[in-house]
Amino acid sequence: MAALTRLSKPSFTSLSSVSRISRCFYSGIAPEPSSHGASPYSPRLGPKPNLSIKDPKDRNVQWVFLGSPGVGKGTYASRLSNLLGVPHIATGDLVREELAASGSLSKELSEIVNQGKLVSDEIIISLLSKRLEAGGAKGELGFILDGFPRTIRQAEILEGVTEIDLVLNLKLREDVLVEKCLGRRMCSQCGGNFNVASINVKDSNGSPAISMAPLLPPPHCMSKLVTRADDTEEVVKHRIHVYNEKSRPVEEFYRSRGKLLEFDLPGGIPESWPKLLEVLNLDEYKEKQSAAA
Ligand SMILES: Nc1ncnc2c1ncn2[C@@H]1O[C@H](COP(=O)(O)OP(=O)(O)O)[C@@H](O)[C@H]1O
Repeated sequence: MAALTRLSKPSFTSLSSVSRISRCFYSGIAPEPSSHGASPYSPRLGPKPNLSIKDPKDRNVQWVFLGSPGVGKGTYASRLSNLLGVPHIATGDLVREELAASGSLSKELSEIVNQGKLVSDEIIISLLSKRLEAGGAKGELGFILDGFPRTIRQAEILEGVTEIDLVLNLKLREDVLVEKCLGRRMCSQCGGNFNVASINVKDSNGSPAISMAPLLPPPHCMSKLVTRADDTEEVVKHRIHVYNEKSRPVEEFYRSRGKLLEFDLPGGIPESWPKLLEVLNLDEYKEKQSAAA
């Protein structure tokens, strides 16, 4: 109940959606430790998190992915979500679903998103609350949040309603981020995400050289590829600027709480994924899971 009590602080009571998010977190997404005994899986971070994931029923990770546009949050959050059996919830996807639904919010949202600006905290919290409520109703436990929190206020609200175990901060040099965003493609039929950029940059100004092979779609998706409307060079650069201004402080928010794990991507998926599993102490877990499959 401690977290619910914290909700009565004046700074949180102004947001009516906070009570929705808290109901949702406490009605299934994040069971209160008191009702389940000690939390079965609640990693506390030292230099390297000591994860002890053994069995899907003992898992309830509540993780956050931070990182600039184009860094690969979606790719790695989705892979970890499959591996750990927890939902991957990307607020950017929730915004795009709302846009596609052409409801009352969609005109306002499309103007904001297509200019590379942030949607208001109230709208994002309302979309996230709805998503979490729907997941709670289906019995979902835990989550990997991607693209939330993106402002200090969002981080404070989240902290007021639930415990975050780990915040993974993905990092990549800025010139590569732009190239990667411009190379992003989605199959309009199957929804698969691909990247046609072939990245090969030399070391410069202290940034290491980096190579990333394209992630090409299968032949049947080739003619159905679409590009996100906000992935133009001008808008991508603006989104990176907005990230540096509004979201960079969120890194410090979690660093000061000892929850931030920094991860410099060493290359594309073949190089980065095994390394990521290693720093998360999940490499053995993956091997056991593949052996059991
Ligand atoms: N937590 C958030 N707060 C405010 N706006 C958000 C948030 N998450 C997503 N958005 C909006 O949705 C857009 C797309 O988000 P996302 O897919 O996460 O893009 P990116 O590639 O920039 O990380 C953002 O540019 C922003 O307008």
